[in-house]
Amino acid sequence: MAQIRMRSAKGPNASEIEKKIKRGNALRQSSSWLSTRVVLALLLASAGVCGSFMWLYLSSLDPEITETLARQSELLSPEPRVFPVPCSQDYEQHKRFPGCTIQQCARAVTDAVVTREEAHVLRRLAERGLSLAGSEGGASILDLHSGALSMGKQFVNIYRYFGEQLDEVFTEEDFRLYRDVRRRIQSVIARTFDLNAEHMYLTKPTFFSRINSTEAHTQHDEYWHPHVDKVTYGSFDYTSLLYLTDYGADFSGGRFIFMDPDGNRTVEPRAGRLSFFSSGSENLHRVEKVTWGTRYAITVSFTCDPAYGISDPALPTAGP
Ligand SMILES: O=C(O)CCC(=O)C(=O)O
Ligand SMILES: [Fe+2]
Repeated sequence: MAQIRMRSAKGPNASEIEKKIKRGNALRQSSSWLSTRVVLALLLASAGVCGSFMWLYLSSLDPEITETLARQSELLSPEPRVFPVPCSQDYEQHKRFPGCTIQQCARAVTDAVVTREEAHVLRRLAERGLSLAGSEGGASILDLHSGALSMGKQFVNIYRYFGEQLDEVFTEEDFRLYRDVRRRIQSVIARTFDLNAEHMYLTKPTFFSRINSTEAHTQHDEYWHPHVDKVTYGSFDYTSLLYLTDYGADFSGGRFIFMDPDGNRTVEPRAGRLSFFSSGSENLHRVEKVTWGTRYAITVSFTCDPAYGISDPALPTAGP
């Protein structure tokens, strides 16, 4: 009887205990589920963080990633923004010209030398000149000094080829503006690099360029190759680039890229913006391919060697 009571007393207890055990198991199961989910979530989150760091690291190795020295939207005025760079060793082999040879190599950008209105007038001049012919590929040039104009796959001399027609294309006023702009560029380069402007000479080639996204047909159209101006053009000691159109508004791509050993540094063209730099191999550069629109610029350069100096371009005077 006592045994029966005991058993019957044990009966409900046991089932309660069983229930408790089951509940406990269920709780444990669900909490282990929960902790598995938490662990999984943590794993995923840490994988995400690691992935982002990896991406950042890999992208820092990407040679196309650039630092922007001057954005199109900025107005660099009144003083040029100057970036000193160590001069390359090439200079040790070059003849030195007091008052002109560079002491501290650098690159600089300013929007205070040429107004946007003047840039617009020069752009119209370039458009008219280049509309006489133009290369078939992505890049065309017009050199007002020598008269060289891209035509198809070659160059013609506009002064000889178009003769009297030129009176309808260029005016004396255009040439005056070009000369005045050249003089201002020379003076800002001299001030920035602490040179004597009178010991600097305009040198050739000095040219307008028009670049669009048309495929290149000749080597002349392949403007995007990295180069050193002193090597490409020989006489250059100081290169200046005057931009006549706006990156992002008139064209895309077409940024100017300094290719430094530790990465690329970019200048975004802006109408009226002047970029200038020492022409040695410390300033290896290229132009990014233009993806849409048309980019206009002028390359105006200076030499320290009077033997390579040229006079300003001028409209040929009509013969007697
Ligand atoms: O148009 C530019 O931005 C650069 C042109 C250039 O590199 C050159 O004329 O040597
Ligand atoms: Fe160049």
